[in-house]
Amino acid sequence: MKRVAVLVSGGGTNLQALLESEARGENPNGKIVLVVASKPGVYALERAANFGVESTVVARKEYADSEAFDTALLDTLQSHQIDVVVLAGFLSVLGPRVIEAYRNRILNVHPSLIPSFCGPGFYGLRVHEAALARGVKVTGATVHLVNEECDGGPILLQKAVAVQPGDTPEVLQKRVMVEAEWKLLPQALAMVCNDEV
Ligand SMILES: Nc1nc2c(c(=O)[nH]1)N[C@@H](CN(C=O)c1ccc(C(=O)N[C@@H](CCC(=O)O)C(=O)O)cc1)CN2
Ligand SMILES: NCC(=O)N[C@@H]1O[C@H](COP(=O)([O-])[O-])[C@@H](O)[C@H]1O
Repeated sequence: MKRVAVLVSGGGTNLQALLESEARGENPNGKIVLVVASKPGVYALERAANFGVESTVVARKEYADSEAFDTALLDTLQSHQIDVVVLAGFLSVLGPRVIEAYRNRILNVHPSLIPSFCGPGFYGLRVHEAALARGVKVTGATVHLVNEECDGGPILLQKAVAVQPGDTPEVLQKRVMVEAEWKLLPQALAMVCNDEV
C-alpha cells in the first residue's frame, strides 16, 4: 500500500476528487495519509478533516528562502513515510531536494494542455485568462510527473475541453475542473500506485 501525501494551497477541489475516488475503491494500492498546505486556513484543510485525513501546514511565507522551504517539506514527507506525492492546486515551486528524493513519484495537475499556458506565473485563473485572451477553441488539463522544470516533467494524461462562446475565466475553469482535472488526477494517481508508470 503506497502512502500518499497531497500538497495544496487553496480550495482543494482536486483533493476532494482524490478522496472521493479513494472512497469509491478506485485506488486499491494507495492511501492518502497526509495533506500538506503551503498556506494556513485554506479550505483544502477542511476537506481533509471531513475525510479524517491528517493535515499540516508548511507555510512558504515562514521560510526565508526556497531552500529552507524545500528542506521543511522533505522533512515532513519523510517523517510520515510518504511514498507518493500529489500536487493538487499547489502554488509553490518544489526545490531539488524534494524532487530528487521523490524522483518519478510526484504528480501535478495543470489546467491547460501543456505546453500551452504553463510555467512560472501560469496558475489558477491566470491560465484560463491567457487561454481566452489567445482565443483558443480547445483547452483542457494535463497530469504530469514533476521535475526541476516548472510544468516541464513527462506528461502522463491529458484531456481536451471545448471553449464555449462567452466563456469567462471562472466558467472555463469550472468546466476544465469537472470535465478533465477531477477525472485525470485520480486516474493518474492510481497508475503511479499500481507501478504502471
Ligand atoms: N519543481 C516543480 N515545482 C512545481 C511544479 C513543477 O512542475 N515543478 N508545478 C507547480 C504547479 N504549477 C503549475 O502546474 C505552478 C504553480 C505555481 C506557479 C507560480 O508561478 N507560483 C507563484 C506564486 C503563487 C502564489 O503563491 O500565490 C510564484 O512561484 O511566484 C506556477 C506554476 C508546483 N510546483
Ligand atoms: N499550476 C497549478 C495550477 O494552476 N493548479 C490549479 O489550481 C486550481 C485550484 O485547485 P484546487 O481547487 O484543487 O485547490 C486547479 O484548477 C488546478 O489545476
